[in-house]
Amino acid sequence: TVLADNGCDVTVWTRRAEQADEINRHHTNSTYLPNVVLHERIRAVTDMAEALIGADIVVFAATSSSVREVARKAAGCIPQNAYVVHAVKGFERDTLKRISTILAEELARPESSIVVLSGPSHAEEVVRRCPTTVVAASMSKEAAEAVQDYFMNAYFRVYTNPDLIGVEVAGAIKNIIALGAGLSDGLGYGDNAKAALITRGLAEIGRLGQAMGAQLLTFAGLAGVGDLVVTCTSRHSRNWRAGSMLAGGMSLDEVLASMGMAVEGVGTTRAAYALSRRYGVPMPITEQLHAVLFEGKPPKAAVEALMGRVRTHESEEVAKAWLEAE
Ligand SMILES: NC(=O)C1=CN([C@@H]2O[C@H](COP(=O)(O)OP(=O)(O)OC[C@H]3O[C@@H](n4cnc5c(N)ncnc54)[C@H](O)[C@@H]3O)[C@@H](O)[C@H]2O)C=CC1
Ligand SMILES: O=C(CO)COP(=O)(O)O
Repeated sequence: TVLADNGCDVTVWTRRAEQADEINRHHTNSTYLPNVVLHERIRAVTDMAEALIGADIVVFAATSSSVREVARKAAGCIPQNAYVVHAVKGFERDTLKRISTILAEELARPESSIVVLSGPSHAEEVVRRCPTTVVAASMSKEAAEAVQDYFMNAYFRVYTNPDLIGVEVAGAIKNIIALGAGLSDGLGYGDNAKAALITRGLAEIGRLGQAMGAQLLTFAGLAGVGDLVVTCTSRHSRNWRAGSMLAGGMSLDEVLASMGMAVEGVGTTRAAYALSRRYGVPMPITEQLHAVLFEGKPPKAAVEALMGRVRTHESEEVAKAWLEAE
């Protein structure tokens, strides 16, 4: 919608012929965006080569579990000079790779040329042209600014950031915290608990991100705080909704079946749990979510475990002088 509003002819690739048909005939995508009429410049195809002919910019918006497969299909069809962008929030389950790394591998392009578009941006609101701000992050200033120019308009404001790793890590891990926020709300724990999850969630996202090579300040930006706030508080958030259903006593399988859409936080909890071990970074909220989702721990017991952790400083960085004096 944003690109079409900006004058681009947009071709959407989908696996399903009936979905392409609906988009082309009726300009709707009713399963995913009910009651929305899409721009006439948006058309859909099921043939990847057709989708990519003459493309100036290619946006991957598949799920983290399918993006490698989709990129493999697209490899060889993307024009040499096209910008490659992605809006995927997660890691690859088995390899724990970031999405840019997957795209670089499959498309045989340097990771430094890839751009991630991330931030608080629920599709339901963007498509209604509600004011939205995001960040375009890339190691390449030229690519980040080109993508900024493609997407910027009166309702969609894009900032650039060279910290690709930070923006990808932030976008992925906020979904774990959103699941936790949904659980907390579902248990009736109120606003103090949710603010605590958002803030301490940010602390553990920052710790892991720094260990992976990100800059701490990125997490204070749109991809960090911005997306945490929206995903932990919005009625559109699927991760929040999944968490609240779990608190209501549904099993994980029942929740996922009833959502019918990606709940990235579930797979990302597994990945982040493994990454926290790989990098030796404490991630207590992720650890408790892992126990609730995959080890059968009751959500209330997870909250008790978080509240009962040994006393500690708010930030080792800020408490450096005390720590050095010890
Ligand atoms: N929905 C939103 O507001 C936002 C979503 N994102 C991210 O975008 C990514 C995609 O999420 P959504 O579109 O919301 O999920 P979704 O569940 O609404 O849609 C995913 C689509 O991918 C298709 N798909 C699944 N496996 C596939 C495969 N192997 N090959 C081809 N197509 C396949 C599904 O059929 C479905 O149409 C996620 O990483 C999500 O975190 C990022 C920003 C906002
Ligand atoms: O990332 C998102 C908004 O920025 C979408 O979050 P959900 O997947 O929780 O709906």
